[in-house]
Amino acid sequence: MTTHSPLRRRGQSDGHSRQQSEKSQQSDQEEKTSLSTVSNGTQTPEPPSPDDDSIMAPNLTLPDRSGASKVNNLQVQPVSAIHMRRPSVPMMPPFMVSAPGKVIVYGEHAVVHGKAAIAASISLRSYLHVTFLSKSRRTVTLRFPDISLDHTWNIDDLPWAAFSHPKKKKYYYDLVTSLDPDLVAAMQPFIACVSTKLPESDRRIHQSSASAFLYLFLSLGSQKSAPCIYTLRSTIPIGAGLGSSATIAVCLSAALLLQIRALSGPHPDQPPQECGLQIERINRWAFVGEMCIHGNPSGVDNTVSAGGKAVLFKRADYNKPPVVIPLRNFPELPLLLVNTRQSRSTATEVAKVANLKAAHPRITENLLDSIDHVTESAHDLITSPDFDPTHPAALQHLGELITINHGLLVSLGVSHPKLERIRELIDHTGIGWTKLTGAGGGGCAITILKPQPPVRTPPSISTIESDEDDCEIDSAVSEPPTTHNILDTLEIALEAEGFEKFETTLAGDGVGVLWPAVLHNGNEEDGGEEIDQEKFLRAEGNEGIERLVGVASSRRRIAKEVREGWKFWRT
Ligand SMILES: Nc1ncnc2c1ncn2[C@@H]1O[C@H](COP(=O)(O)OP(=O)(O)OP(=O)(O)O)[C@@H](O)[C@H]1O
Ligand SMILES: C[C@@](O)(CCO)CC(=O)[O-]
Repeated sequence: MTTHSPLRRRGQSDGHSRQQSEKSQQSDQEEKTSLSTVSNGTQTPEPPSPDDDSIMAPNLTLPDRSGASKVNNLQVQPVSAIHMRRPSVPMMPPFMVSAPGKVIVYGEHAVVHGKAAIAASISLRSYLHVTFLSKSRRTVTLRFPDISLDHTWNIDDLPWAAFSHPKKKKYYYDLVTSLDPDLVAAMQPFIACVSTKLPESDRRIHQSSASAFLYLFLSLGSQKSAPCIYTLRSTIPIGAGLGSSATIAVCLSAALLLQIRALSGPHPDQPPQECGLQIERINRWAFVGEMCIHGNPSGVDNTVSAGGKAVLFKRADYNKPPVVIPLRNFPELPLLLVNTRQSRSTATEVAKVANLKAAHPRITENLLDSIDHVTESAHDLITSPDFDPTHPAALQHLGELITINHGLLVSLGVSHPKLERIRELIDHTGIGWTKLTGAGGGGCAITILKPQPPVRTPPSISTIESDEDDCEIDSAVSEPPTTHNILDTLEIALEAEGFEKFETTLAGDGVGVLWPAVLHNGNEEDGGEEIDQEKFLRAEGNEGIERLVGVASSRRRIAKEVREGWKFWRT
């Protein structure tokens, strides 16, 4: 925990209690309790006290009649209002959490049916900013600008009675493996009123994100929950197979668990086992959020997003936690990631496979088993003692498995003409092995790149027509091409057809915490730069988000160096 909180400049002590009563003369004691949430505490703290809603945020949004002005549709408190505040009123700083997207290297869809999958986190991430409001507000707001969702609920109106009923109540440590239909029904009126004026397809996106939030908020919080604004921005394309929904679920779960003090750390000297416990706790509730967004998830996406790195994942019995084997020596595979920009819903693609299985049980089961064998073969190779990812034979083996896995996914009916086109463009260059990743039906393709430039001269990409027979080799290319210039040419061809290439590194950190939302970027006043909601919303595009709050250090010399301030549970 930093000792340079901007709050100190505003007359607050070092701790960041989320529940310092205006009246309380015992704030020191409270602060110590609260600190254990994110510092050295190893025990789960006491539940919040009834005074929990007495939280003041640094950037209050006040009603217009107070003289507040509007910036970007946000109400900004005038300086006079800050000065009018009683100096003894404690303020709670905003904080942030972040979670990475993922690629499934082998085993998507089969993993929903109890087979194994291998997946790794990527450097694209979602960022959730939590701003505390004055206790008098009694509202909770979701501000998800990526999907233009902005919705506010009155905390007191929410169906707390249903969620806290003794027969229904779930606690932060519970394993919840299915959504409770009664609770979903109780929540429904509060979801149905979200973005009612939008067309059906957009409304569905808004309502699924809102339901993930509300189910977690109602399960983990209480009517005393602090009024807050939850602002989320992501650098992950939505519905592209990179686990965007899981990152939302992980961020919400982590933020809400931190708020009820059900997590300890993260801090650098936290024992790995204890870190694992915190990740597990976040992951369990993230899975609940995932269920709200896409119905029947295997849990692989949220597991990788919460824990980071790379894993072998298998959930044979949905009533039990999954088997998760960390792949500590997961190779830094030379990977190309291409987005079709064809959005689709994971729920729909998962349902397609379920329908196929119902119509052709034996054939579908055989296809799923074959995918399982692919994953197993890759796992055996990667974990063998003499595995060398730079050895051409090893890459060849992993590459062939990629090709086989894609073929099986095509047979399951979850590819898309645009994915096939990407594969065709890449196959013609001979630079690697390509498959769809994630749910398919659009979304992204991954290519494992070959170590050496191909010996044959590649075609000029412009001559590759959709029909293979029309493909011509451009003999004008006389110099032997390097992988580098083939990739450049390929990128141009992909862009010309509306596809998008991503740079990413694999197997980085999982969920991260920035508490308070202060970063030491080197160019700020003493104590760090406070990231308030307006700044976060104003950051332009993915680059702006990365520059302002990105977990990757801007001066990083090694791929996974993280920015000072962000903390992670590392196992
Ligand atoms: N940046 C975001 N802001 C708000 N909601 C988001 C965001 N990203 C994803 N979501 C939610 O997640 C849903 C997309 O989830 P879906 O599972 O279909 O795709 P994905 O997670 O990107 O892909 P896959 O599951 O194949 O990896 C959206 O409809 C939306 O509800
Ligand atoms: C298609 C699928 O296997 C992967 C989505 O990223 C669904 C899941 O595992 O939940």
